[in-house]
Amino acid sequence: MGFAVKICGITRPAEARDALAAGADYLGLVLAPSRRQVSLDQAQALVDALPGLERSRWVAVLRDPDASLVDALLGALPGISLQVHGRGPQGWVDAVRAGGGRAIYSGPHPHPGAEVWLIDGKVPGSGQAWDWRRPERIPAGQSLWLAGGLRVETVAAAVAAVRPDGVDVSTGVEGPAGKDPVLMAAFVAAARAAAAGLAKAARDVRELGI
Ligand SMILES: O=C(O)c1ccccc1NCC(=O)[C@H](O)[C@H](O)COP(=O)(O)O
Repeated sequence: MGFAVKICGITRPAEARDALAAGADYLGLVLAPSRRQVSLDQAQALVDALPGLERSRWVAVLRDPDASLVDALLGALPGISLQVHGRGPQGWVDAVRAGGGRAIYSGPHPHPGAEVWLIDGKVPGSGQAWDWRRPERIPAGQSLWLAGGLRVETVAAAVAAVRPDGVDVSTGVEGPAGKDPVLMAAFVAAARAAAAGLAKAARDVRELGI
């Protein structure tokens, strides 16, 4: 896949449909404690409301989950992707990948075997920007996604600074009534334009042999 955009904190089917119409690749369901928290039953109802959507494009967001939660989720929603903050139970990466989902890990260091390393601010989902920087070492085969206080106005600069393979946003695309369709569309367009600009610049440099 090319540059990935995840919109996190989906709580209603209309938000999910608007996020997809805006061009998002992944939709996050926060099962961790949060003002956007959904229960496993609510997550299942949201997934069921969009039957045509490939299951791995849904991302269940967990913090320090135990094995019983991971088992329950993968049992109820086989093929879903998991995003783990903190510590996951032993074998969670293999369990997700065996079902066809993506294993996304968020922490200060990458997680062995995960497909995506998500670098985020200190308080996930808070909308607080941080000093966006590219890590010195990214494990071979892992994609780097960036999150933390991204907004329509700042995502291009953040992408230029970090050169990630994807971005993840929640607060920056919310209005008073939840996820805002106009903000989501503008965010996805700005993120993709920034990523395409970087890719073109890299191609130009290669062609010029610099
Ligand atoms: O979104 C939450 O409320 C949340 C709570 C607990 C753990 C993770 C959470 N979100 C993870 C995400 O993927 C968010 O999109 C990411 O932290 C960016 O959030 P924001 O800074 O609000 O754009």
